[in-house]
Amino acid sequence: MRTVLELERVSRTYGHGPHTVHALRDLDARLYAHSLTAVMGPSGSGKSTFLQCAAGLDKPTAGTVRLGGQVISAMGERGLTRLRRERIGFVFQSFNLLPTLTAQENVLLPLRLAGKRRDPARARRMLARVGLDGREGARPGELSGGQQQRVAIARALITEPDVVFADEPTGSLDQETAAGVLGLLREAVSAYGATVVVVTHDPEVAARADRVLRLAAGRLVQDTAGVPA
Ligand SMILES: Nc1ncnc2c1ncn2[C@@H]1O[C@H](COP(=O)(O)OP(=O)(O)OP(=O)(O)O)[C@@H](O)[C@H]1O
Repeated sequence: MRTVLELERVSRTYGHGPHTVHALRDLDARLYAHSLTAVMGPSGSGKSTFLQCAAGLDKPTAGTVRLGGQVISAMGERGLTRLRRERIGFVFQSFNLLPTLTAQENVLLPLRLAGKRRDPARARRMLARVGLDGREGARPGELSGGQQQRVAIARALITEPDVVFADEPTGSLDQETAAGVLGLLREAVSAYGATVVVVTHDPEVAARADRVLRLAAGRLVQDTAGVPA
C-alpha cells in the first residue's frame, strides 16, 4: 500500500500554561492511497484538529506532516494555499457551495482558482458521475441537501487531488440521502482510485470504510488496518 500522507509525532496544543489544551498528542498515522479511511472518536477527541493538520489548514505545534513525501507542516501560507487548491479536495458538512454560482460553476471553481483551464464538458461529466446529469445550471438554493453534497463531491474530485478530506459529509443529511453520498465517496475510491479521509460520528460511514482510525483525547487508540497505534 502506498502511503499518501504521513503524520509523525504530531502534537497540536491550544493556549498556554495551566490552560493548555492538548488537541493532538504525539500522533503517528499513515494514510494509504486508493482507500477510504474513517476517523472517529468522541467529541473533543481531536478529529477536526487531525483533519486540519493533515490537510494543511492548520500547523502542528510539533511533529511533521508529509504529503506525497513533501513536508507540508513547514510550508508557508502561500505554499499551503496552493497545495490545498491543487492537491487536496474538501467536502464539508455544510456543503460550502457558492450560492450565486451554478452547479457547473461551483465544480469548476477549484480550476478557476488554480488558474487552470476550465472545461465545461469535464464539469458536466463530473456532475453526471455524481448523478446530476441535466442539473448543471441549477444554483445551490434550487438543489436538495443531498444534491448539494453531490456537487461538493464533484468539486472536490475535479482537480484529481492526492487526498479528499470530508468533514462529517453526511452530518446534515437523512439516512437514505447519506447512504447515497457515502456510496459516491466509496465509488470515488473504487472507480477513480481516489484517496478519501472522512471525519465522522456516523457508524454507517465507518462500516463502509476500508479502515477506521479512532481517536481519544488526542491520541490514536485504534487502527483497524492493524498498524499498531
Ligand atoms: N481554536 C481552538 N482553541 C482552543 N481549543 C481548541 C480549538 N480548537 C479545538 N480546541 C480543543 O481541542 C480539542 C480537540 O478539538 P477537535 O475540534 O479537534 O475535536 P473533535 O473530535 O473534532 O470534536 P467534535 O466531534 O465535537 O467536532 C477540544 O478539547 C477542543 O476544545
